[in-house]
Amino acid sequence: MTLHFAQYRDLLLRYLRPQWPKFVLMTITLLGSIALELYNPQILKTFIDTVKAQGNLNTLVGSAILFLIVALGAQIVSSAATYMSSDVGWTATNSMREEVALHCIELDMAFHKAHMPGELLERIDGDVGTLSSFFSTFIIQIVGHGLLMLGILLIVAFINIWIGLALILYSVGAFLALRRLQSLGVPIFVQQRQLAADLVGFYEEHMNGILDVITSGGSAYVIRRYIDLQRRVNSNSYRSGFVEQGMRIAVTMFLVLGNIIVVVGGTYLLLDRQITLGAIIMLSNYVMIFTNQLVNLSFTFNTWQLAAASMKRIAELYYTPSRVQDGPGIGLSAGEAASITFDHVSFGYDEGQTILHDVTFELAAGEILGIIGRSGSGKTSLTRLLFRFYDPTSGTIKLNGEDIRQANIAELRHNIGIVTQEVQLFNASLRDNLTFFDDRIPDEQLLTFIEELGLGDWYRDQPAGLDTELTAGGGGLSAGEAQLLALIRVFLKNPCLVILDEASSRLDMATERLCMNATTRLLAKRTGLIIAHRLATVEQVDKILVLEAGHIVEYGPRVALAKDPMSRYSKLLRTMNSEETFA
Ligand SMILES: Nc1ncnc2c1ncn2[C@@H]1O[C@H](COP(=O)(O)OP(=O)(O)OP(=O)(O)O)[C@@H](O)[C@H]1O
Repeated sequence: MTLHFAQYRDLLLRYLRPQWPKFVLMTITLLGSIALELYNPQILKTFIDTVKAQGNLNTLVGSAILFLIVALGAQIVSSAATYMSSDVGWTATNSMREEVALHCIELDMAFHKAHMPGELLERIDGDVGTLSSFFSTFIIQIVGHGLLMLGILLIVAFINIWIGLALILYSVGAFLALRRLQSLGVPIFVQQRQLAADLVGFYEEHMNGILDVITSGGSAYVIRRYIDLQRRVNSNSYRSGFVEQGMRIAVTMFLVLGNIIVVVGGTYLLLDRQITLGAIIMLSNYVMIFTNQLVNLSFTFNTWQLAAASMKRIAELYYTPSRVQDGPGIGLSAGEAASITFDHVSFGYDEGQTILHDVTFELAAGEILGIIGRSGSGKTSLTRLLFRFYDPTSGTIKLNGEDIRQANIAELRHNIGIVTQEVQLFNASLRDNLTFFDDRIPDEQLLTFIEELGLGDWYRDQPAGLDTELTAGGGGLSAGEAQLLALIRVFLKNPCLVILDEASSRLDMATERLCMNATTRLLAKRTGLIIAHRLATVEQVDKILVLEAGHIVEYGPRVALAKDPMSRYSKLLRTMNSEETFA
């Protein structure tokens, strides 16, 4: 993605602008510390010239004390400026982190399919972290040290224009050389961050599927890929190391050159009686501070490079538009059943691919549709479109007669409840697992829903009630119990539409009965879509839809289809046991 300078600027200003009062305070402190640093060598000059002229002892002691006070003051004020700069940097980047993370979550599923969570984590946490350490030093390094160097140049030029001019030439040369080295480094550092993100993505992907990798005998292949990736990371680190080293050598050379300018120029002027010995010491002091600033800049070179690379990648992420755009809203009311219309809907995950072909059906508010089809026929894809994880390639989906492209995505998703085969559990209490950590939901409400769903007895078996600790991945809970939990979650949401992706494996009898009861209550007065893996699941539904390779091959009222001996549904009823799972 090609971004313009204005986009980077706008992105930075968006987060830095609210910090302006702190920024003003920091600028004042920074200017104060620069003034003190510039003033100190002047005191040194007075001191040395007074010694040389065998001047007054009181003047000497006064100068020495003033020197100490100014040096100490400069350190204190400079520390305060550094603290404020860090504060500005961290506050700004924390808001950035929050917004970029939210933006990522709201991006469409096609984006998430192309980017592993580990990679996004590296961008949101790693890149924003790099940027915040950059901000913390940026103002101090660039503005502070830059102004200090400028002040020194002006003072030196005022003392002697030729030494001043030589110092200007020297700093221009140094600046150009630094720029050149920087431009050599940027692509290497961009690649370094990308490789780091790839590595995190790789870990994440393979750790998630570790059991499959081991059982399928893929360990050697994974290790080979890992070594290859690590080899690329290492070779890139060598290259960035070379650039950094080159930078340090260049800076040391500039340091020597700066001193040569002062020593040669100063000695000539001293012999010509144009300046005093104190002035030479002062000049040498200024050049030392000047070159120290250059060294400081070189030490933060790496941070600069990484920050430039991070900024580029954050901006790319930030400006990535979601393919699914928010609409003004379609006025869905919580808990009020909504009608569903699929009007000639076609869809594919990738360009040129069609998973759903011209799907058309209607479901009145409060009706329940059972979707039957072999694995891979497109049942899940169909429900994903309702959530607007993707938009159809062609055709329209309507809720209550309104195109869901006009829906506000948060409103839409809040009004659709789903229970999938895989229930996501967190390392947290039963309460937090039910409320998704929303502590505004009172316990009484949870308990009422649990009773209403007929799960009171199950709940009373939980050792610490709502405080019972669950573990991520469902450790300690049976598949059926996890399903129950998901049903309570949906009940809490009070949606207009409920999607149930039935578990393909059988639950134990008792839990299954609990699930069935809870499901019946959940679907009462709501519109429902049930993805069925067994005929038993659709025995009570109003309509049946049979999908085959993304095509609707049958659709109609269940009772009518069951009566029609030619229908696929009735053939299935004749040929399959109601508990048998579809292939
Ligand atoms: N995220 C995805 N990206 C690309 N292709 C996908 C994606 N998800 C599913 N598919 C493909 O779309 C087709 C339909 O898959 P879908 O999951 O909708 O079928 P399904 O009927 O729900 O299957 P199952 O009963 O096994 O869950 C399959 O060919 C599948 O490989």
